[in-house]
Amino acid sequence: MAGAITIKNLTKRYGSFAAVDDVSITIPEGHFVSLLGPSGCGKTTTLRMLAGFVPPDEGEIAVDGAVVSRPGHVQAAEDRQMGMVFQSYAVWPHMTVFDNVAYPLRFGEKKVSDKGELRRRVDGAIELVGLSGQQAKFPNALSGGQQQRVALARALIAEPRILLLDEPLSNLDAKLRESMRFELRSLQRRLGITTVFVTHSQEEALLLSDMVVVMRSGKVIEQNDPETLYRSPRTDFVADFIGLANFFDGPIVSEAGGRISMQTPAGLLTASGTAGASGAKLMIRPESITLTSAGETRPDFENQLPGRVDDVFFNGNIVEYMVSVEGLQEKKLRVQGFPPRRFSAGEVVSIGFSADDAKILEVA
Ligand SMILES: Nc1ncnc2c1ncn2[C@@H]1O[C@H](COP(=O)(O)OP(=O)(O)OP(=O)(O)O)[C@@H](O)[C@H]1O
Repeated sequence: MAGAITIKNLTKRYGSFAAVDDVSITIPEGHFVSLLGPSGCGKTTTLRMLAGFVPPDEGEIAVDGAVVSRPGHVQAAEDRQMGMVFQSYAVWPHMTVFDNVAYPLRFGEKKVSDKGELRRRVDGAIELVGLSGQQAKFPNALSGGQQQRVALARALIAEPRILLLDEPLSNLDAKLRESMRFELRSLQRRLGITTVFVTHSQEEALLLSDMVVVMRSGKVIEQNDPETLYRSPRTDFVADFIGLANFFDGPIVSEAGGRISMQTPAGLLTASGTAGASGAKLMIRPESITLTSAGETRPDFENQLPGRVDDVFFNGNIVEYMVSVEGLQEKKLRVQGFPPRRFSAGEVVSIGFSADDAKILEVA
């Protein structure tokens, strides 16, 4: 077993402010885990504690069962066998690609003195990240994406058991960022290296991860696999942060057999789930709503509301609608439709969705 991480009740305070507040995460060996959340939620501080740069005030971090961080005991970063890549391309401008990648083997804990072996391993790492033939170039002759690959090769060269990535794609342009994502994930899968990835891009977190940890104000709000987080979030915060969501408020009037009815300003709606103690919202995703012409009945939908299309936005494979609903004053529903069926602005419609797709969520 190599690279399994257990984070238990981890807390880091700056003065009286808890940047990381009682965080517990279990990461199995070989998994790709994203720490996701708005700016300032404590993602980077958690990663820095994992790396050994920041000592915790409470709790502990263990790797493969051995504690590497706890108050009063922090194993040095260089002894942790972790590779790191950061947002800024931390490659040395005065060194060639080869020398950048070779650095950890020349000066690190895992020094390699045999010249032939050094060359073989450096060339191997450079090939791994798709930079074969670029060994003699200096970083300023490379694109941003290529520089990030150099940083990645350097992080991997010492064969770490864990890879820590702090927004490594965020300085790349959109197109490159999109292709690098898939490369990063396929490389991680091939190597089977446990990876912790900090991002505020929900799209990246969903695409890449075995598990996503959603944080806010230093706390973990939810952690789960991407599909469960998207389809069945527990909280309104996660539903809103991951993907698009429409919410309804109101008192719950009945609960039986996994079905909950909520009296909303738009009428009585039925959803699935269980009502928590801390207040509830009804959530429906834009793609789970079907618009039909007014008067067209759809008995398969438990929920049907009259509405009017206010705005239509064509977005290639989907059409986005802003729909006002009788009884909901300010708020508009976001609905995603699929061509060729099109509604136009001003059209009176019926808004339908099933109770299975509508979820009752805790207010976090
Ligand atoms: N050395 C420090 N001294 C004081 N406060 C700090 C320090 N490091 C981080 N913080 C505070 O802790 C909180 C969490 O910071 P952190 O960098 O972990 O957030 P983040 O989720 O990574 O945010 P971002 O996405 O903006 O990088 C922030 O409010 C930050 O200002």
